[in-house]
Amino acid sequence: MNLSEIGYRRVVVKLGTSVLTSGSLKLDKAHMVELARQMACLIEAGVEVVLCTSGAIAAGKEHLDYPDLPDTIASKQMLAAVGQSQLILAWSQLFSIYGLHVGQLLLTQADLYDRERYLNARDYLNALLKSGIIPIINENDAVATVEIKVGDNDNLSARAALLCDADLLILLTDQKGLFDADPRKNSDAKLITEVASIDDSLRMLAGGAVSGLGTGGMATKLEAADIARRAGVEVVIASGHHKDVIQNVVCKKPVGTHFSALEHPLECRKQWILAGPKVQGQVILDPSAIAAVTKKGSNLHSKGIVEVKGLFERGDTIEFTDAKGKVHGKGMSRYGSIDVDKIVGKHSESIEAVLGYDYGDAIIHRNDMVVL
Ligand SMILES: Nc1ncnc2c1ncn2[C@@H]1O[C@H](COP(=O)(O)OP(=O)(O)O)[C@@H](O)[C@H]1O
Ligand SMILES: N[C@@H](CCC(=O)OP(=O)(O)O)C(=O)O
Repeated sequence: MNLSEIGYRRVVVKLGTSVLTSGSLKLDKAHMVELARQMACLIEAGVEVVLCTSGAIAAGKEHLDYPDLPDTIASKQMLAAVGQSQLILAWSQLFSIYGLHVGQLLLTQADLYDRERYLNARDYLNALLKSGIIPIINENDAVATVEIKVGDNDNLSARAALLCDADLLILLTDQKGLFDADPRKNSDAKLITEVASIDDSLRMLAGGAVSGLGTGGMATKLEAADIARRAGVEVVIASGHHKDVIQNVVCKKPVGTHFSALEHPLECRKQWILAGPKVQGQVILDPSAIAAVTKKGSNLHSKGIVEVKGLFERGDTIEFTDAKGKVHGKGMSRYGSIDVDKIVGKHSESIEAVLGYDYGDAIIHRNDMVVL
């Protein structure tokens, strides 16, 4: 590979279960060798690579000879605990062919949603890369319950891309990219090669996973692409079985669906607000407040709020929507929901009179806000 052709310095590669099993019920080791070779070539050419790998549950089923288990969280945790060690063993052996070492990072929501843990994860990810070790990331499925799960590795890989300040995220799957309809259901579906912005009409095209192997389908890949591109990371969704796919993507050859990054990416703290904390509640705004916040860069004030939903504390992340439920952004609330409920529609100047104290004029200050 010609190094001068590569326009990227740090790349996150996410491999879905569909790619790792080639649609079968077990890890396709022959194909994993091929993918390890492509990543090793990239590293040889001076690019830093972070691997986000699915496949633990599939590997667990294979290793235990497909046990007949109930479809419960406990079964998945057990399969993931067994399979993750098989998976990391396989990657470790495959990369050792090229003299490369790997380090395992198993993350849960808490590692990303708590600002301090987020910064810690960022530090050790960077430390591995600095030492020339390939970070291999998966969700810590063995300990993660529904409440503390990121849930899918598409979203996890986008967070990894933000954590390590990557400039490219490659999501490899069992389709050539994002189509204008699910190609499994519509044989006339056409590949979308370039996406300049992600809106509701595009989200409508992206369906869930139908194979029973993957989690989330194209919908979670679009969520991941949206988070990454807002943080200045380019994204490509492509087939993990396309010949030399990783090389082709990094050399900007036409392959899959390319999402360009925002020209003015969010600053670091706002990236964390976008990708980190779980949303705890919502405030519904009137049209003029929506316009002021999204178009004029105003703070979000109690005056423009018409309703509060959910129970949240001061400092929690909440979304703001219009009356139809469309989400226009999110941010950290300076007031808890019980307080906001009391000052809905009221002028900021009356906050102290109503509550007996105030934490400032804004419910969400624009410095703590991401407009979507
Ligand atoms: N618009 C679309 N374009 C491409 N694939 C789609 C679309 N909508 C839904 N899909 C489905 O998404 C699946 C890939 O997601 P998933 O099964 O989660 O794979 P992975 O294991 O790679 O994450 C495809 O097999 C396809 O059936
Ligand atoms: N963490 C799980 C995979 C979750 C997931 O998102 O799967 P996939 O849609 O195949 O990328 C595992 O290792 O089995």
